[in-house]
Amino acid sequence: MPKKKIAIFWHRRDMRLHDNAGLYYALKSEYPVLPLFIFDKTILDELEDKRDRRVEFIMRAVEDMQEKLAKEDSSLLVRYGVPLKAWKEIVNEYDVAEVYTNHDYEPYAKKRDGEVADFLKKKDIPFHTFKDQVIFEKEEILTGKGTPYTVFTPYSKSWLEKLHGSKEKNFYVKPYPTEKYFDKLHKTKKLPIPSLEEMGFERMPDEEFPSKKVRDEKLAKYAELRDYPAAPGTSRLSIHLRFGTISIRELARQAMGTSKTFLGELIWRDFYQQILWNFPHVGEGKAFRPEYDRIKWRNNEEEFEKWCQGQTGYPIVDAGMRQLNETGYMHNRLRMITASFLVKDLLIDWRWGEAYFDKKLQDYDMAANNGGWQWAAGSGTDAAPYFRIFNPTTQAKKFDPQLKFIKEWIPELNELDYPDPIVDHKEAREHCLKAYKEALDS
Ligand SMILES: Cc1cc2nc3c(=O)[nH]c(=O)nc-3n(C[C@H](O)[C@H](O)[C@H](O)COP(=O)(O)OP(=O)(O)OC[C@H]3O[C@@H](n4cnc5c(N)ncnc54)[C@H](O)[C@@H]3O)c2cc1C
Repeated sequence: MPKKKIAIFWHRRDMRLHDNAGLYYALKSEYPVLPLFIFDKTILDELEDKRDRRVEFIMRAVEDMQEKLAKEDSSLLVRYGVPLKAWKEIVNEYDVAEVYTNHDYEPYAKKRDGEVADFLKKKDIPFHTFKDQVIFEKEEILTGKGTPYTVFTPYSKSWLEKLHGSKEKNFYVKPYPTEKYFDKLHKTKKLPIPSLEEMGFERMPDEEFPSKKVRDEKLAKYAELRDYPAAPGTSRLSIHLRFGTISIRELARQAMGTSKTFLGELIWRDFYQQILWNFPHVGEGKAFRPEYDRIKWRNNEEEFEKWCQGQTGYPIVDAGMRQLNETGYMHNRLRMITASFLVKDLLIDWRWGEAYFDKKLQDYDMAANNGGWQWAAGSGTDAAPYFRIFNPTTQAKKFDPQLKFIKEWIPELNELDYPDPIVDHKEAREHCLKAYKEALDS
């Protein structure tokens, strides 16, 4: 019997069936649609810790989609392997008429997609790609000169003008009603999902992830509370935004009705994605501003280890690092403080910190993480001038005045076994200013 022609929708950073741009267009094509997810061996092999929260999160998202698809008499096709090789197998097994997917802006993803597109082209299979994970992407928001913005404030102004300037109200945040077309899903029995153990990972059944929803009342207080790590003032949606288990359009609509400040954070997210797309060197270990690559870092390995373990003797820094190590999450204010401390007080290359966050953060995202680290180092777009150096003691007084957060993470704060500060902030500040000045003046 000839095989039935199908379209395939390839999920990557969009682990959901609802309000999904690429899936919507696939379902509107003339073919039945089989959704696909590939556990990418190239990425998984790089993860040292085989109890990885992100892999657990992805597996749960895969299982969730599988359940939903089963209710439609369909299934997710799940593969484990190197994507190009997986695609070669898939086109042998199925009569693939078309492939649909959503954009991914990281350098590795661009290369991967280029290779898959070339391969499919040779087979005469069209590869359709769509914007889904951001509101505005690539070159959609440009300066009057037609160049990408590198400063956030004017970018965000243009972003908002475009959002509100559409002819059709809320055009850019309109949902893609995929549910209407679920009858177009390819009918098949449930296809098997490779286990995490087969991929060399452990399941983490006790791991709890933040909710997919944030209440309007919380967003209404976001501007007031978001800077205080002891207050549950932020949305905790980062892991869902990272893996696309929620829709950015839906969240932006909610933000538009509740909190301008929160919407501003979603604009930062778009901003860094377009920076990574337009200036891919930032994702390849280079400073956005090349002159910052002349800095002579001290790179003391012992001090780096103390920073990683939350043993610097600066309570606000240590509390943040311990939160990260224990939970895979760190509050934004603390990401700023710990990053600044590593780079400015310890004069350790921001790339070391970037790599450590990459290992540990459950919401790790190359664009946002790199943007955050280069901001802290002063080497990035729109970074604070290098001579503005966070004082960890003042930061703690301001943002954790009752030591609530600090005491939660450092129970031994007032005991003898809590370490003395590994550097004197005042002296470290002077060293830092000297090293930066030498590099930038040379
Ligand atoms: C050094 C450093 C590293 C960072 N690394 C990451 C990372 O790997 N992944 C990541 O998602 N965010 C990163 N951030 C940004 C920010 O700290 C997190 O997005 C935020 O703490 C996540 O918690 P939340 O969901 O409660 O955020 P909320 O305050 O509720 O914000 C809502 C959403 O907006 C986005 N967002 C908020 N702040 C930023 C920002 N500065 N840049 C880009 N997007 C933002 C996130 O998607 C976040 O989930 C980093 C910041 C710094 C200073």
